[in-house]
Amino acid sequence: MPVEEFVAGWISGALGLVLGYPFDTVKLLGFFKGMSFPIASIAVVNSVLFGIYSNTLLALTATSHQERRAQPPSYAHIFMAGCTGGFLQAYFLAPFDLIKVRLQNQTEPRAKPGSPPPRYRGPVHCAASIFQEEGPRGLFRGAWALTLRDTPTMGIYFITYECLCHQSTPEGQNPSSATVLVAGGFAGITSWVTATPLDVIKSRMQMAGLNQRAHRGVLDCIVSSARQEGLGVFFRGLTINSARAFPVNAVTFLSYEYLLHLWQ
Ligand SMILES: CN(C)C(=N)NCCC[C@H](N)C(=O)O
Repeated sequence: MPVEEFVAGWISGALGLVLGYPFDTVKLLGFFKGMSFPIASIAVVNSVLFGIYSNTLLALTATSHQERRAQPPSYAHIFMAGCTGGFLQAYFLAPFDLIKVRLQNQTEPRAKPGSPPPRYRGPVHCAASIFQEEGPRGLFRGAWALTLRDTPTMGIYFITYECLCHQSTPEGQNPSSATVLVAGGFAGITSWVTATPLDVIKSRMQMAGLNQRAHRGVLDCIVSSARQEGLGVFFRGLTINSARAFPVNAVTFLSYEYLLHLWQ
């Protein structure tokens, strides 16, 4: 199994993350006080995504990353490889994402004067507390909703990227850096636009262990959220997700392509 894609995915994920830092700081306040935890987590997840995507394409089409410009894979294969990468990365992402959501949701009470101290002191304390209070399976709370969110949207992510690159690049040539930046940026936006409704549901399921508002499952959470708050609830965070997605994914794809080009 070629490993360059995993390494390039790790580095490009870390670079994208650094660029997305101001947006994540707005969204998460305390979470990104230190960069080591997000780099160790999100970059690993990106490495799984890109590594599995590329190796699945290799298995489906018998072409390596370099050969794919001359022999482009079909969109069905790209979609299947993207979905496979999304499905597997969701399980790596689940515990890190849970910690992020729990920390994010405790920032509001902290802002009010006289409010009790935050429940979690940081990512490690948060992970240990969830493990103690909710058991090892508690760390995977919301993983199913995360899988539903990421499996199809990662297919959309890679299809958008490859389609835009293909359309703006002469046959058999490598896309220019400008094309990679724009295609990567739009891939990020389309994936986040389609992911946002399930992102909302996923976050609610992840909070369920804490606020005693148990949901019977993903469907129950979708129905009760829509009933209580209307359909608009599924688009919460859409603007900030999209604004963050363009620069983060433009840089992620540019650095990923650059590194693979360098190592080939
Ligand atoms: C849930 N969705 C839509 C995605 N994860 N999309 C792929 C983008 C990944 C990138 N690290 C980012 O955070 O934007």
